[in-house]
Amino acid sequence: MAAPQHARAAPLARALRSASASASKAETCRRALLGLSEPQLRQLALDHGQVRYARSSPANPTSCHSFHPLAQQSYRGKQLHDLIYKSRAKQIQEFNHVPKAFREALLGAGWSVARSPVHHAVTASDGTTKILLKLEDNRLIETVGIPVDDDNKASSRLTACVSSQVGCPLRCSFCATGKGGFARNLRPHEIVEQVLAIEETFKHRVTNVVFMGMGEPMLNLNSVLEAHRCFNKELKIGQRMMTISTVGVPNTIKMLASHKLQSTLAVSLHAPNQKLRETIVPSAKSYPLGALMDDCKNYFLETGRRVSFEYTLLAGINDEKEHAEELAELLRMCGGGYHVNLIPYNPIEGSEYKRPYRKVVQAFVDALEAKKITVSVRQTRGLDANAACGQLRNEFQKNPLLEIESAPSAERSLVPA
Ligand SMILES: C[S@@+](CC[C@H](N)C(=O)[O-])C[C@H]1O[C@@H](n2cnc3c(N)ncnc32)[C@H](O)[C@@H]1O
Ligand code: SF4
Repeated sequence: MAAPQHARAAPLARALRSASASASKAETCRRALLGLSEPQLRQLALDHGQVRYARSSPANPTSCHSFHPLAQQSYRGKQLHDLIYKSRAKQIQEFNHVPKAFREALLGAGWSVARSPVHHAVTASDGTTKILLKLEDNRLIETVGIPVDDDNKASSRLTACVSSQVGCPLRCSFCATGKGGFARNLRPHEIVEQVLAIEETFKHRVTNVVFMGMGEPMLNLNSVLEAHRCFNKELKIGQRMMTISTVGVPNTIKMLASHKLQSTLAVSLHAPNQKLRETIVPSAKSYPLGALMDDCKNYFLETGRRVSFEYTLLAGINDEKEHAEELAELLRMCGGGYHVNLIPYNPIEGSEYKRPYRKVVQAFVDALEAKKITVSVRQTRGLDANAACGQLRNEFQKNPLLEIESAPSAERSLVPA
């Protein structure tokens, strides 16, 4: 039996109370539409009194005006949601499809779309653009737009490399993000708005998303999955056009596999054996290589999606022919559902690691191919624009771990639905 109207409206009322509570928590709190879920946007519409519904009854033939929650909620909330995500409206003044009075009511109450501003952007000669976004607590995150121009303009790609955390707690020895420390997880809308910022910068829709920016996506899996859903459902980016990259966090690959996404899982290996891996990836101590490879094999079996193994080549450390051969042996455990992506190291300041010579990279490729492993070498894009992940952020925010006094208390953990 269908639930009575008032029962169905109750969760929405709770959502409104919690949205209003977080909105009114502090004077410094921005009333941000970006990050409110569709039910919360519906409640917001009601809250602003635009939804009066004329109703007459036999008992009271003279028509009276009363709230009729369900008649308007889904319509108005969905409209706001579509304006923010599908139409990419940056400000309430652009909400052309809603009544002027409602726009004014929202503006009057202090609401705004509230995308994070671009703090700094650098563009490399190949068009790759790295953007620093300033979050509401003044922390900076990196996001990168990577254009690939095909001759046929209609099919040109724009890849967004998005961050999932402010910094990263896993501290891989070669990574600038790890060296900068960890501050917090990103909320779903903070991941989504990175793509919106790239689209705004390039004046072009993003076609591909890789979760390969700052942070470890598997340590913030709920937000990553919410953002993934929003990319797919609202921004219309195909699941197959998205890649989630991880260095490996116990139990999370299984969890991801259970969602049966049609996206690529990229696993950052960097070494063909446990001993060497632990020197490069300290967190590998708690996730033995055998267990990681088992989880990758199961991911392939459950989703049918090939796993991409990322291998950052560090000169004299993991780039010898013997390493390639050992890697080929290790990959056999994955049962064929894999691909290797070699990333020649992008040097960062203060690191002892070096980028291998081109001929060393080619010898590594040859050794893998001789063992029938499918391999590609990632073209280094934007080398002149602080290419390594986390480098630009570290330049602008010397101490990202500092608690910043002006941090507002807005709890925009409310997810785009
Ligand atoms: C920044 S991480 C983010 C995703 C996840 N934490 C991971 O490690 O897979 C994405 C990829 O960038 C690579 N990477 C990070 N710093 C690099 C550098 N300086 N040179 C080359 N590759 C780098 C990592 O090895 C990883 O494969
Ligand atoms: S490579 Fe990935 S997991 Fe390692 S420190 Fe960098 S962001 Fe974190």
